[in-house]
Amino acid sequence: MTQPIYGRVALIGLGLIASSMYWAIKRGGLVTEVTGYARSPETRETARRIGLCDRVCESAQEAVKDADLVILCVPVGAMGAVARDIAPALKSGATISDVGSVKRSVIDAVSPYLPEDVHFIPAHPLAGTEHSGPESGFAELYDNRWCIIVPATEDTDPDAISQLRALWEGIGANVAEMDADHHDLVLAVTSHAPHLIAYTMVGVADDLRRVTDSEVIKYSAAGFRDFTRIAASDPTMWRDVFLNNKEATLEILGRFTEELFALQRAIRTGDGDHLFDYFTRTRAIRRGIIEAGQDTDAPDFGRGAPKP
Ligand SMILES: NC(=O)c1ccc[n+]([C@@H]2O[C@H](COP(=O)([O-])OP(=O)(O)OC[C@H]3O[C@@H](n4cnc5c(N)ncnc54)[C@H](O)[C@@H]3O)[C@@H](O)[C@H]2O)c1
Ligand SMILES: O=C(O)C(=O)C[C@]1(C(=O)O)C=C[C@@H](O)C=C1
Repeated sequence: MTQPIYGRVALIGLGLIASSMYWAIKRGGLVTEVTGYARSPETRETARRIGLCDRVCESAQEAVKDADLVILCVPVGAMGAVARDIAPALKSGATISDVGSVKRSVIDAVSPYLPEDVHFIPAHPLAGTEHSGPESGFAELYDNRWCIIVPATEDTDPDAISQLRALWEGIGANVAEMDADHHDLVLAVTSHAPHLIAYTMVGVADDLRRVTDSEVIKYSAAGFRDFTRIAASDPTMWRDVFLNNKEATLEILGRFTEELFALQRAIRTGDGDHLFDYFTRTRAIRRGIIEAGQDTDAPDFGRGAPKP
């Protein structure tokens, strides 16, 4: 058996992301012992029942005691309060990380509470589903997905970064490093604004439900169904994402609105060339993603019928 990457790892918050990490850590035999803590007694009870974590603790401080790595897996808006709670119990030399969808505000909220003798190395796995809670996780969630590591300071210990990188690679992810502000802008484009658009589209359909006698639901086409999946994501998590990535999200939504007005105008004035050129450009982006092998879920369209 290969050497474990960490001795003890503590997961604080036992939802989709933490539980998927735990199952992947067990699959790879990456850690000697994983402790866990969740705020609600029901979640701790469920975790014990399904064997999530080697030991489920009654307090966050008990879970992080002697841990070599602590990962905060709570909504972005709760990170600071959790850091304040666990700070006095952290082991000297430990690494503190998180999985939050926003990075700058987490760094600002957590850093002030951490003692000087720990390494703070935030991270963000770019994988998820619309489900949440301790029973929603599965070991394969991170396979072949990106995990972005965002060291809190430029002088973060390179050995501590390599160790965290090795854990995420063992979990199945491809790892990249990024600066926090750049991360937040990129994610505003690729994840945060698209979620807000999906929430809005499903809200509009719901407003129209009475007018269309529920037909939007009955005849929902694939595009709208994808929107409803995304719009079913956890309200607490997404409220916190938008409140904590305000500037970047507003910047992207501003650009989105400008483009939407241009397309609206093209429809009104019958400017088919504008629409055609625009859709040609966006189609090329989708094809580029598939050619780069970055959409593992994409069906093998356009390559002829399956061979008998
Ligand atoms: N779901 C996704 O698609 C996804 C993907 C990548 C990263 N993330 C990030 O991962 C983190 C966890 O998301 P998740 O999907 O696992 O959520 P989840 O709702 O499944 O689990 C969150 C856990 O945090 C606990 N919690 C909530 N508020 C708390 C508080 N104030 N103090 C202590 N514990 C609290 C909950 O009880 C639960 O155990 C979030 O920061 C989210 O932004 C989510
Ligand atoms: O597949 C989904 O359900 C997701 O929305 C996952 C998703 C995303 O791709 O936008 C959502 C939030 C994250 O922080 C990372 C991943």
